[in-house]
Amino acid sequence: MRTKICGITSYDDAMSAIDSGADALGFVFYEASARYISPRDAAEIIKKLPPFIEKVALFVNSDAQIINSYCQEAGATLAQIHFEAPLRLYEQLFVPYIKVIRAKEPQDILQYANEYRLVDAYCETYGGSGKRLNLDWFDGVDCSKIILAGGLDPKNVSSLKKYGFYGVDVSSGVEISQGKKDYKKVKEFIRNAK
Ligand SMILES: O=C(O)c1ccccc1N[C@@H]1O[C@H](COP(=O)(O)O)[C@@H](O)[C@H]1O
Repeated sequence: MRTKICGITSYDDAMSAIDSGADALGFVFYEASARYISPRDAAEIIKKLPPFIEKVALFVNSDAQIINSYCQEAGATLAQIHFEAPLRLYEQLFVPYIKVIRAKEPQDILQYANEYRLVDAYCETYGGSGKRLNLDWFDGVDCSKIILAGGLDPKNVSSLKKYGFYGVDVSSGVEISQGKKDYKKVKEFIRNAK
């Protein structure tokens, strides 16, 4: 499974994730989050990173103009869209993007079934909540285009292998404190996911 480490706020956290084998890093452009980073600060980190790493910009309730301009300023390679955006918003994006399904019920995970999509557990507030999805919902589902998120950690990620997810995304499960990564946990998470 590919791995994304989300909520990167420093170059050291970014490099430790990459050195541990992360495929993607997430930068949270949502001001209400404790993991918020400005596009300018993200750009300072991103410009020093090695090639072949996906740089993901995370948005909540932003319009297309903001998404386009923040991604350009930061040098992000993919936008992760965390709200129920109207379809016309996606048509206005100049950057590659991934939709996020905040699943409340089993049938929710089948939305956009032909697209690569990130599936997270529904939560009243947005983001990095550590809330888990019921894995029974994925029995018999083609998970090859799903990136699973929500309450993952170095211990429980090993149990996901049988589902064949395209990837996994983690934030709070590999932190020392909000916005600061625990390098040992990041390494263990990636090792157990691969
Ligand atoms: O990380 C955040 O602060 C955040 C804020 C707003 C929307 C999403 C956010 N994070 C994403 O939430 C999921 C699950 O995170 P966790 O592992 O349960 O803490 C993941 O996709 C993060 O990228």
